[in-house]
Amino acid sequence: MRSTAIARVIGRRVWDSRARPTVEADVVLAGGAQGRAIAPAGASTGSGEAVDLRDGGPEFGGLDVSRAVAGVNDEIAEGLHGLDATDQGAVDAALRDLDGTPDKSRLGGNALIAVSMASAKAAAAAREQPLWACLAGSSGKDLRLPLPEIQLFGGGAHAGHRIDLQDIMVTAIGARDYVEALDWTAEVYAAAGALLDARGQLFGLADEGGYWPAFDSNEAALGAAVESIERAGLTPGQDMALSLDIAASQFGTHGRYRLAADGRSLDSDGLGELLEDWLRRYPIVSIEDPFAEDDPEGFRRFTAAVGQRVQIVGDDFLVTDARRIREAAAKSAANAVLIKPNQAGTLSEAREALDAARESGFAAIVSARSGESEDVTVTHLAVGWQVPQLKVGSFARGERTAKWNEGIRIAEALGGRGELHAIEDLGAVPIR
Ligand SMILES: O=C(O)[C@@H](CO)OP(=O)(O)O
Ligand SMILES: [Mg+2]
Repeated sequence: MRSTAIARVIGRRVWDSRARPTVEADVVLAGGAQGRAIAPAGASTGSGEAVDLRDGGPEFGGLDVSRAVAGVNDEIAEGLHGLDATDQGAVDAALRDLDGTPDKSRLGGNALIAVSMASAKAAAAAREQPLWACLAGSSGKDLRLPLPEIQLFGGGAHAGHRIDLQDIMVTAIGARDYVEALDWTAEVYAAAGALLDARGQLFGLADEGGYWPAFDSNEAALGAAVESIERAGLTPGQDMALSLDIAASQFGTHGRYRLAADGRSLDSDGLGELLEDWLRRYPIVSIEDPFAEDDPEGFRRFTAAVGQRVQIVGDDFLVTDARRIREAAAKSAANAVLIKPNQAGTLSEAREALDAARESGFAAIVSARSGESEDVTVTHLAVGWQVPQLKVGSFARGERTAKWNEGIRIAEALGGRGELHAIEDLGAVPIR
């Protein structure tokens, strides 16, 4: 193998799927191999996430990333020069040290994650392997593909808060393989569009490409999702189930929750009762952030009540942080975690969070962000790290389909249609 020492790091400003500036990084090794990655960005962010560096000036609503890009080209390029890209731990430790803040706000989580991922890709390129194979090491041909979670309807911060729930997703729990899971999803997505059109409720597309419906209540969205599954000729709860991201931090704090679409306010217990009622009436297998990030007690009570039969996922609550995951596990507050690399700020820390989840018996889902690009690293992480579930927003925009389609190519390289993980590998929860 030619030299894997980092020779150059190049940062540039590119654009994300919300027409906002973001950071792209190239890492070039002395032997000639190169890797490139683009930082994603959230809209409903947890307060414990790595912080993106944004310029705050008059351009692009204060969201310009010129300073973050300059940091990549100067400090980071200089600091990483000569480090071995195949030692991801050392590269990420150097990035953390260069930044020097606990929340990565000085050089920016956006700069760090772009460089961290680009370095991993350069190391894979030097080995003449795709990233998923490089990350998986010797696991070779037995690798499985993740079960897709796909957004049908968008709400909350991604759709002008038309409804309070952020992601109403479907997941093909009965599919035989990854390719079939996508086939079914396409049918359900099309059926949902036809249904909303027929009802005159079609309003546009939300940030992640799910329909932005003119529903007059949160439950109307759940009902329409079930109907879409049926219209596609599939059996709700058997072939295709619902998965929700409540993103409750967006409409609640200090144990008070305001469901604007339903015109009601609830305390933490009341919200728990509402969700339990939905669990009885709709085929829901997974609920993300059912309570706000400042309501661990809500998570704990809900997990005690229904954690045996539904996946309870911490996103804003756990922010891809190993320490928070261990704390939540010790209190039995949630039983699953979303793994978003840019919440952690480096790939190594995202991996540590995944390891903490596995040690705690938590299930895990690799996830993209609402602001995305053509970068398909998350698909490689889900396969390379053998995480059984992947959440990438909808099925209807290029930055999303790029990631789903990459899974088809990986399945093909593995010699088939993408075998899904077994039920027991999904972790705490019997979701298939
Ligand atoms: O909350 C989430 O899980 C993500 C993806 O839907 O949204 P955002 O990237 O805005 O945090
Ligand atoms: Mg979320």
